Amino acid sequence: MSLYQYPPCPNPDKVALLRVGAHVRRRLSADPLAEKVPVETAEIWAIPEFVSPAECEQLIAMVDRTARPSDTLDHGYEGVWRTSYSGDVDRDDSFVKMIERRIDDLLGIPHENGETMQGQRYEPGQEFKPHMDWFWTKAPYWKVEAKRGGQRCITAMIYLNDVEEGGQTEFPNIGVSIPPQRGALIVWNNAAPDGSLNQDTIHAGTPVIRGVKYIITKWYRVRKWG
Ligand SMILES: O=C(O)CCC(=O)C(=O)O
Ligand SMILES: [Fe+2]
Repeated sequence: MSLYQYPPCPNPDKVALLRVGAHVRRRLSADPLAEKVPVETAEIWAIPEFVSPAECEQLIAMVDRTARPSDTLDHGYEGVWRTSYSGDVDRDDSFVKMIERRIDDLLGIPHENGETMQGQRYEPGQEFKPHMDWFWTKAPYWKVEAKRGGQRCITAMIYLNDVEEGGQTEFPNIGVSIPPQRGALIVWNNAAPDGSLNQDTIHAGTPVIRGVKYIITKWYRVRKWG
C-alpha cells in the first residue's frame, strides 16, 4: 500500500510525458554506465561518478555563492517542506553550461527544455519533506507553468559530496533510499510509462544528521522552458 496517495489531478501533457519517458528509457537502458534501481512502479537510474571530484568541488563553491533559504513553488509551505539553502547557478557560466550539456546529452533531451540547474545545501537538521517534482495541475501556479514548458518530465540530480550521516533521497511509496555519493547522478521519470503522473516518484531529502549535503538538481520540461 502506498504511503502517500493524492486524488488524481488533470494531466494535459500526458502524451508528451509518454514520449519523453520512452525516449529516456531507451537511451539509459542502452547505456552501460546507467544502473536502473530495481523497482517496478517507478523508473530511477543512477550513474556513478558522473562528475569528477574536482568538478564537485567547483560546483560546491558555486552553491555556496548562490544559496539562500529555500523557496518552493507553494509559497505557503516555504520553510516547511524545504529547509535547505538553495539558488539557481549562473546559466551563462561556461562550466555550468558544460555540466548541463553533459546531462542533456546523456538523456537526449533538448537543452532548451531544461530549467537552470539549482544548487542546494543542507546543514544538520535541514531536509526536504516528501513531495513530487511534477506540478500539481490544480494549483494556481500551473496556469503559468503550463505556458512556460509544461509538466516536469525528468529530474536529474547530482550529489556533490558524501554525507557523514543522513541526507538520503528517499522514495517512501516504493521503499527506496539512496545515500548521497559524491559525483553520482540520479535520474528519474516523473511519469509512469503510460504518461500518467506517477505518485510513486514522491520523494524526500531526509534530514542531514552529521555533515553537510550539497546537491545540484535539474528539472526538464516536456517543451521549451521559459
Ligand atoms: O535532497 C534530496 O535528496 C532531494 C532533493 C529534491 O527532491 C529536489 O531538489 O527536488
Ligand atoms: Fe524533488
